[in-house]
Amino acid sequence: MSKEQLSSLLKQHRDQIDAIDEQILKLANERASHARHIGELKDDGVIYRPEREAQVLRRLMDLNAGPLPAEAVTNIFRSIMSNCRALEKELTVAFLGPLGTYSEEAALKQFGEGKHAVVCGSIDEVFRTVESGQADYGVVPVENSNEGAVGLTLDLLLSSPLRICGEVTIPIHHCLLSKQTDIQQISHVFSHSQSLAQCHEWLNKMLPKAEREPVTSNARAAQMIHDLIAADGTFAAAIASKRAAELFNLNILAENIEDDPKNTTRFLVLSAHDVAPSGQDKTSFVTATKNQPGAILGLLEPLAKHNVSMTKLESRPAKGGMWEYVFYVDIEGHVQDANVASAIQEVTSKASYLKLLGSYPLAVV
Ligand SMILES: O=C(O)C(=O)C[C@]1(C(=O)O)C=C[C@@H](O)C=C1
Repeated sequence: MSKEQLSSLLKQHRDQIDAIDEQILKLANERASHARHIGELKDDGVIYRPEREAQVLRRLMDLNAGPLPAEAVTNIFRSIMSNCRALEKELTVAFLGPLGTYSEEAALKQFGEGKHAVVCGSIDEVFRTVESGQADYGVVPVENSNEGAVGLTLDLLLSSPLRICGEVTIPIHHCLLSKQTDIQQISHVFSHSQSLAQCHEWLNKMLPKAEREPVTSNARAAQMIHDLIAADGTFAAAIASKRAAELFNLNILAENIEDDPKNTTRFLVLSAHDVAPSGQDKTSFVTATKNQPGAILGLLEPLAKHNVSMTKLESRPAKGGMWEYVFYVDIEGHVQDANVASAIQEVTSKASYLKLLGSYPLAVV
């Protein structure tokens, strides 16, 4: 093909893109006006409807004929919805900081850019900020596929009046970040101890002589090496996210350095409200029974009887009693589904304690 033919074809495609962008812009604004009208109709003041957002995303993933992959479709429409929602009301969302943590990434995935962020210093603070009404929603980590449950979050769920109104899963992809450009020069690697453990084999192979320095969070490690290098030129690197590289202006020396490529963290979204059914939901509750052999099996027997699938069972020592346990249970379905309601009613009648933590839409890609 000649140069002229190439540039004429390029122009034709770009003209098409310009025309399509005009339509997208017009339609996005039309969509936004409908959202604004819906906002005026919400007399309870609860603007964020996670069940509706999950339905919108699932429907579009079903309709998608490509070439865009499902994840691109959900990214685009999450952003559109987040901006439409912000016209109804700007939500305030609390999460564990500093900026650049995977918690921030989870908050971004669930709420998009159209929100006001409250960056908290601890998981307790996230709960307190939402409980006191200083934030509308909170995002907290609850389990990692390699490290297991986040005990502190489970303990706080037990005593908090907040409800779980959503879940977000984030694939954890670690990067090696530095002000340096030559990986061979790195003498110290800073990160959260869990992240150092998750990249243990990669570090043994690629940086066997580098000192591993645990700090309070990955984002803190990125921030530290940014400041440290500025001060004394140490050959330091941090293990953190791509977002941390952007925030702290660091070079990405290596990507996807985690030993397990399926490493995933699950986060919960907390609020003061219950969520309506979306059609594909999960219900979480915490329960306790007398400390007798087989007691937990008997307690959960109504789930099978009512055809309710259990997706998770996690035990935690109860505070105060030696060797007494509470059980965190996730089941499929919404508490408004007849079989789920009957099963929970029967479990409650057998249990010494049961607290519903919330029904919420299953995580969307
Ligand atoms: O359907 C609604 O309730 C809306 O407000 C619209 C919309 C959207 O943009 O689609 C925005 C915010 C809600 O969380 C859910 C959906």
